[in-house]
Amino acid sequence: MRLCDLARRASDIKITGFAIDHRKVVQGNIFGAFPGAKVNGEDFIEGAVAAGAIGVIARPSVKVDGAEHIEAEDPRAYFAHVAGRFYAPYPDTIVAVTGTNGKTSTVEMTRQLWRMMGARAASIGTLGVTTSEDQVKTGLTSPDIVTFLNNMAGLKRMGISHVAFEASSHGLDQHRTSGVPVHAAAFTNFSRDHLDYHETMEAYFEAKMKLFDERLDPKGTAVVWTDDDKSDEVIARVKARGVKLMTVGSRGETIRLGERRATPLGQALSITHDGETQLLKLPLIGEYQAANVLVAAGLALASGASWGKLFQAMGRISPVRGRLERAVISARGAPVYVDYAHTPDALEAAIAALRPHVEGRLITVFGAGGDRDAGKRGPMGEVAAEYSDIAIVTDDNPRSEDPAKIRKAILKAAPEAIEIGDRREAIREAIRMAGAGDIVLLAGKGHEQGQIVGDHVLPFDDVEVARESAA
Ligand SMILES: CC(=O)N[C@H]1[C@@H](OP(=O)(O)OP(=O)(O)OC[C@H]2O[C@@H](n3ccc(=O)[nH]c3=O)[C@H](O)[C@@H]2O)O[C@H](CO)[C@@H](O)[C@@H]1O[C@H](C)C(=O)N[C@@H](C)C(=O)N[C@H](CCC(=O)O)C(=O)O
Ligand SMILES: Nc1ncnc2c1ncn2[C@@H]1O[C@H](COP(=O)(O)OP(=O)(O)OP(=O)(O)O)[C@@H](O)[C@H]1O
Ligand SMILES: N[C@H](CCC[C@H](N)C(=O)O)C(=O)O
Ligand SMILES: [Mg+2]
Repeated sequence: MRLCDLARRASDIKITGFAIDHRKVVQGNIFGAFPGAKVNGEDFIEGAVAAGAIGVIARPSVKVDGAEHIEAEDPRAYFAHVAGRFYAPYPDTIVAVTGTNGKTSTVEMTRQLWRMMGARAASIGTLGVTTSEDQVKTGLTSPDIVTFLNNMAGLKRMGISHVAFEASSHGLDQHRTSGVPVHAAAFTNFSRDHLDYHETMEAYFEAKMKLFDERLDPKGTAVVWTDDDKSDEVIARVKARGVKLMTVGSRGETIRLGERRATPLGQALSITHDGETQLLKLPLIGEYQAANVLVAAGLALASGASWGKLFQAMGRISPVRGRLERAVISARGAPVYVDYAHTPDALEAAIAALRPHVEGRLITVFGAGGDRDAGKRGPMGEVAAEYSDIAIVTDDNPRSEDPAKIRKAILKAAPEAIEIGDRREAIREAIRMAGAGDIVLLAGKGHEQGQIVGDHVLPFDDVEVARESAA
């Protein structure tokens, strides 16, 4: 790609790459200057040009000296569009998942289903970039646009044909996952989270809907879970745009979920596809995991899978790291589960998943993240107090905030809960309290490997701590 291809200028200087951080610019790059949440990228244009940027994608009002000013009203969108062309080609089949909860699980399950059906598949999301051979962590659910496009192009070069990626609301809003064709897009559910960023539930929902309204290929397919309060609204929008629709759930027309029965090691689902009803035995517990498997199956169908093979594959799905993962059974016989529930709705879903398996008491250990939506703290406390027998409030990534203040906000809504700030101590105490017939749920950190305190990440793994405490 030459500068003239991009900016309708005479210059045929070759573009060497794209950067959105001036510290990463090398000679011949195009720099994207975006006003951000912390700083204004437009302030770094001079630095980017000094480092060798030959073009700058920026708002028309901005001053650019020493490089082509490629004007754009929405510089993030335009940057993604042209960088998307530069880094192509990409894997042949790309699908995306959005929703408040269940994105990571669904992309990972989609990857597994494709792999079991013989495709070379990958997933991109909170767990990083996952293939059959490897997992590379990226730090964020949706890293920046340049990393995203590089990852997609790299997967293509590795021979990967199918990729499922997680479309977070931040990522959609900031075009961090734009620039690649999206052949199918799924909606899992919608509930409170991230209002620190989006401010209102309406704005949060609109950010998610960008996936269906703008990002999904006009010839693509939307896969919508039917059992959420927002499902009908999503379906109406998809129909209004005129893209192909597949619905999945108890009201699903593509995959209908009938009766669901918990079994000792998982669950049995009655599911109907194309007029035929079959019993699917899933090796995973919890209603929410069934929902995610079925949405993943919808994505697999939307990308051309045959039902027979897909049905076989669903029965062999493996657990997703940190999602209702059984870490250990304590010396006194209580199973300890680790789950990534960090919203009120997720906490309710995780507790509901375990409830049928509890004979005695359900002991929930949880906290809420610092520098994240403070309004979810009370509702998380309420849910934990109402549905658990014992709730222990502890720390979960306080970041720059005072952890005692976060706990206080939760405890205000859960006055009966026990407060133990130190997460290791809290886990030990929960396991010490639990006897045979009880279940311990450690919620909020899932797969995470650290506790973020201030600017430091202290090594911490709920599964590991559970194992050392259970001995
Ligand atoms: C609030 C938010 O979403 N911030 C993200 C966003 O940053 P931003 O664009 O606002 O960046 P900024 O720091 O204000 O800087 C503005 C611009 O100046 C540039 N810059 C900055 C400094 C400099 O010296 N030179 C320079 O050029 C930056 O590269 C940027 O383009 O875009 C960056 C990548 O493009 C992200 O790293 C960053 O994530 C921060 C670290 C973060 O904590 N994000 C969380 C809230 C997040 O995004 N989470 C979601 C959702 C999780 C989920 O529900 O699954 C996720 O997708 O991970
Ligand atoms: N379909 C679902 N319905 C309700 N809750 C769910 C669902 N799927 C997952 N959860 C809950 O949300 C937690 C996180 O799941 P997962 O990591 O798949 O979601 P996510 O949308 O990727 O989350 P994040 O916003 O952190 O990226 C799970 O551990 C579980 O407690
Ligand atoms: N993607 C979510 C993860 C939250 C995980 C929880 N452990 C926390 O730190 O709040 C976020 O960035 O809000
Ligand atoms: Mg995720």
